[in-house]
Amino acid sequence: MPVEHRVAARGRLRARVVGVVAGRVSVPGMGQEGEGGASGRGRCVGWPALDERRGPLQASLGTLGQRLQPGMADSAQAQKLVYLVTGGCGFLGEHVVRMLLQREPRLGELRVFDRHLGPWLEELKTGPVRVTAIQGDVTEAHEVAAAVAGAHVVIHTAGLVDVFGRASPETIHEVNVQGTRNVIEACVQTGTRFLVYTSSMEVVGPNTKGHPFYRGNEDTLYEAVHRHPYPCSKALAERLVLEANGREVHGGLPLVTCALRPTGIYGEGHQIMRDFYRQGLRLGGWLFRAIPASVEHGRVYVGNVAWMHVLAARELERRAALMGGQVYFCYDGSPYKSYEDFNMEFLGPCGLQLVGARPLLPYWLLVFLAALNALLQWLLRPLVLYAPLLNPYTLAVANTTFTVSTDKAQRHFGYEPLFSWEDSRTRTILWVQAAGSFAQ
Ligand SMILES: NC(=O)c1ccc[n+]([C@@H]2O[C@H](COP(=O)([O-])OP(=O)(O)OC[C@H]3O[C@@H](n4cnc5c(N)ncnc54)[C@H](O)[C@@H]3O)[C@@H](O)[C@H]2O)c1
Ligand SMILES: CC(C)CCC[C@@H](C)[C@H]1CC[C@H]2[C@@H]3[C@H](O)C=C4C[C@@H](O)CC[C@]4(C)[C@H]3CC[C@]12C
Repeated sequence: MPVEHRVAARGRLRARVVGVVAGRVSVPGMGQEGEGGASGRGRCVGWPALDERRGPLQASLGTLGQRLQPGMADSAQAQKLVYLVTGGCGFLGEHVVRMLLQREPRLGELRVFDRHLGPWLEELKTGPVRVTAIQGDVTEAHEVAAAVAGAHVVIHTAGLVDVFGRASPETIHEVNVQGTRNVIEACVQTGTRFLVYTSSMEVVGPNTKGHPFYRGNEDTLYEAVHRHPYPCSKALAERLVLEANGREVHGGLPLVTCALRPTGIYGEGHQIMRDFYRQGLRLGGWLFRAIPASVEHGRVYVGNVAWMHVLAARELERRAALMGGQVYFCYDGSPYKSYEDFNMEFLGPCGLQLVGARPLLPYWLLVFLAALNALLQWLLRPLVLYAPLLNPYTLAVANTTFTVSTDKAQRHFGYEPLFSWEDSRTRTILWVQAAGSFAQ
């Protein structure tokens, strides 16, 4: 039951303000310092240039790693801020929302904007922070502008994450690129000065040539060539965000933007992990190795990604000159492993086994099956949506080493992972077990 219905944003409001609920605030953490960096821009093959197109976490975040740091009492007294999280009901978005409520002392109001609002928002009604749920679409400029109006900080995490061919390339572009453009223009029009964008490692790679990116950082040279609509859209959107840094917003002050690039995110709410678990259960507890164990795939815990967003958003004002227009890979202490071996860190304790020290099928056969899946998807599209996990793109991503090793976010805004690998692993295992039992 939505709590208190009211219109929260000014202007031509068509986004539905579904309810206002209040959440809990607890304590923060922080660090410091500076320098410049590169942004790693890619080329999208087969996509128009930018200018041509206009167009179940509960209290789990609460106790671990909380540190009271110098200056916190002061900042808690300071001006209360309005934050907007787009995509706030998604896998990452929910963690960002909960993290803000728990660890951002200057939070006065939290607006959660999403196409599909989660019922869990209701639980947030008991604390002192007003939480405003706004049902809206980032592709609708007026809905975005209405939600942004009066916000101090926007964390733009809404996106269409589709590497399986469920959505059309046009839709992916519309949501990820035009949606981001709408967010930027809304900031400019309404005078919102701070924008944190959730980008992706895929803005850099893996590229279509299968070149390894081994322990790379934000300055590592890499041939970023994108063909798939999803990485293309993320690269274009990231460019828009970085280029918008310094634009004058309503009121005359400059917009300050930065982009965070998570690798593959895992943790509570990760649907692909849940799918692998269910598939393993269906196969009697077995999963079969498809990718060589030597291919490393970068992964990062969702709680740490959320924490990095909160810190970046908090520090953008004070460190505008340093952080504005910058990109940061999202990293933590998760081990470097192959995609499948990493998943087994969670699925193993849930009773699954990965069969084979080496891939059971030759690589050429996987390539063939992936191509067959792509063909079937195309043939069946008029009749039914066929979107299996294996396709030429997901095979290429899973089969290409892509790992990051960097401390840029630590140097620029004091980021340290909030959750250790052990915590991240335990939390994820508990979630997979719970998600698995719901599936029975
Ligand atoms: N999952 C990953 O491994 C990963 C890795 C790197 C980057 N990212 C990025 O992180 C962000 C969040 O990804 P996620 O994994 O949480 O995905 P998700 O699908 O769980 O969340 C995305 C959210 O955006 C919302 N959304 C989609 N289209 C919208 C629209 N038109 N208007 C308003 N809201 C809309 C969805 O309803 C959803 O709640 C995305 O921008 C994605 O590109 C994800
Ligand atoms: C070959 C099969 C046996 C295994 C297929 C696994 C495949 C579905 C996985 C492998 C790597 C995964 C991607 C990777 O973790 C990073 C990202 C970036 C993010 O922005 C969106 C999700 C995505 C593309 C993951 C999707 C699922 C992938 C391809």
